[in-house]
Amino acid sequence: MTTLLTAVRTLLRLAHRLDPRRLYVSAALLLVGLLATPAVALLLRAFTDSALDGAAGTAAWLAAGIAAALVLELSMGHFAHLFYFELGEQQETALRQDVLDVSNGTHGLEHLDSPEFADTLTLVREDLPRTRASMEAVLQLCGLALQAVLTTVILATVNPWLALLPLAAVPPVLVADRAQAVLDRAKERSAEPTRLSRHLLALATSDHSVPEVRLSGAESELMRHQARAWQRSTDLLRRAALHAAALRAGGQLLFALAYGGGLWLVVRQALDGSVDAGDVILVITLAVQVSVQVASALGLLAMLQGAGRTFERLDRLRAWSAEEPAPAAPVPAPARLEQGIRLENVSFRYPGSDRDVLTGVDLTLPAGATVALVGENGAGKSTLVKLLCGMYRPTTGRVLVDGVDLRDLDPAAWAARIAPLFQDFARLELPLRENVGVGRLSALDDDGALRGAITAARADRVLDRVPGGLDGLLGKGYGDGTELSGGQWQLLGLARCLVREDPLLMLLDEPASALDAAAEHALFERFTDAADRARSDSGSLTLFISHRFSTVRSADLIVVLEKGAVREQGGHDGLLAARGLYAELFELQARAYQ
Ligand SMILES: Nc1ncnc2c1ncn2[C@@H]1O[C@H](COP(=O)(O)OP(=O)(O)OP(=O)(O)O)[C@@H](O)[C@H]1O
Repeated sequence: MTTLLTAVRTLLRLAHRLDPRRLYVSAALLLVGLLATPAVALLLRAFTDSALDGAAGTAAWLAAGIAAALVLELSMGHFAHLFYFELGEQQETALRQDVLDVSNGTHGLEHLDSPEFADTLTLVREDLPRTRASMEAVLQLCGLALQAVLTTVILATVNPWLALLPLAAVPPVLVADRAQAVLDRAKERSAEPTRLSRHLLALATSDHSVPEVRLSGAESELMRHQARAWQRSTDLLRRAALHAAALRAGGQLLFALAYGGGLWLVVRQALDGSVDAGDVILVITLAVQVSVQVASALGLLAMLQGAGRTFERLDRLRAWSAEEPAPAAPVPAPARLEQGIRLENVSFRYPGSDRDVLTGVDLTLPAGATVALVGENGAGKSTLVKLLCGMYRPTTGRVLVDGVDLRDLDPAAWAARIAPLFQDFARLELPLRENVGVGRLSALDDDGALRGAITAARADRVLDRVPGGLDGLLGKGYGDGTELSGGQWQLLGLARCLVREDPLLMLLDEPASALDAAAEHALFERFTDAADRARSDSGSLTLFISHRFSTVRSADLIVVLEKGAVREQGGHDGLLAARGLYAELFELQARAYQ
């Protein structure tokens, strides 16, 4: 019942906030239409009595009244539908925005690491379109409740026992509530296998993974795995649907017995002459109406309970993302980096994990320096970068930007001053302009700035290849766009990074992984130009991760991470002379090249 109330409260509040005029007009139209229904029954009784009394004129007027009431019932419902249909669409759009906000609206990523968050998000996304008709359901239910009161009063005038007939609708309603709870539990349990099955299907069909899957011959195994996950999910849902159907049928049987009893009562009264034919017609008409009303109320209640569950899940998602609070009095990002970034005793553990990925990291990254992060796979390099971006907060310790704790900096302002190129860079299947422009939204229509960034990234040849230039579509997924190679996509990622204005932190997380040796050399040259400019403009700090020591050696400061801790740091020559891990890794790679 609380779920139902949540649905009604949320929908009415939302409708009132979005478009109060539409809400009231549709409610008024619906009300007039719904009141016409019992009026038909009353007019029918009067019509029958007049016809049997031989009052032809009165009967004709009453017949016209019945026709008018029927027209009113149908047309008012139709007009009301036009209003609340649009209201439902507005509500769905607002709720979609909420879903976007809870999944991407915060700067942090911690909530996205939770499988429970992912399951809940999947359920909300799937069920959201169904909430579109829920506003209509709220109004219809209110109308039905009003009709039920009127019907009860009218039935009681014929026989007080008949007033119990609408009450017989209570057991089916209660049972339907229980049936819905059974369905909801099954849905929650099936969310994880459903997600797994979709992921496996995507692996077997998406152009990124298909070549590897085909060549390894894993396709059939993958599909078997996918079928098992899907079967698990559908078994859960099918069993719950059967259980719910049995419960609902039981509830409706109770109502059918009460319905039969009511009719038997009035027919007996007619036989002993205590009521007339008009009363029998009235009761039969109302009883039919009550049964139709109960059936539609059950459908509407199920819909509203579904919507209520979706709203409750949305609230849970909101609570998750609110666990990453924005600072109460955010400090603006500095105009210029004066000292640099300092990590003080930073340890970090991913949410839901039982081991630290970074432990006791103490590090000073001076303003204006070029810093290289090196270490074996899994040493914690990318994690450290995510911490610097403010996407995760240290489990213990602090990250200070010019002495200000990153927790206190305005997250959006800090993000705007980071120019990042990640190893899993985005392939945005959008026009080239937007591909680069999302790096600085204010430059979306600034052809000069976009072309400048493309040239700085040495991606001119990509621009020349794309029919339509800046406005040409990239990728084949959503139209006949130009498909790019991995390296070309990455160059556009670099252009996206270089179009940023006044960065304080330039990040390259294995930027050269998709590039050939010449392109890597060119990329670093271009990047260094941009980094030099940013350094003199705003004291920008450049941090890059690379496994290629030919690139690493030029950095002012090299930080060697091992198992989440800083093992060594210093310049190339000093580290070589120290004969530690860096020297070992450097010489190993140099020998491999020789
Ligand atoms: N979202 C996550 N949840 C839990 N553990 C994670 C997550 N992301 C990374 N890890 C773990 O954190 C550790 C460090 O990962 P990270 O990506 O920082 O390493 P890396 O040094 O950048 O590795 P590589 O050179 O392979 O990119 C790894 O053991 C990894 O399994």
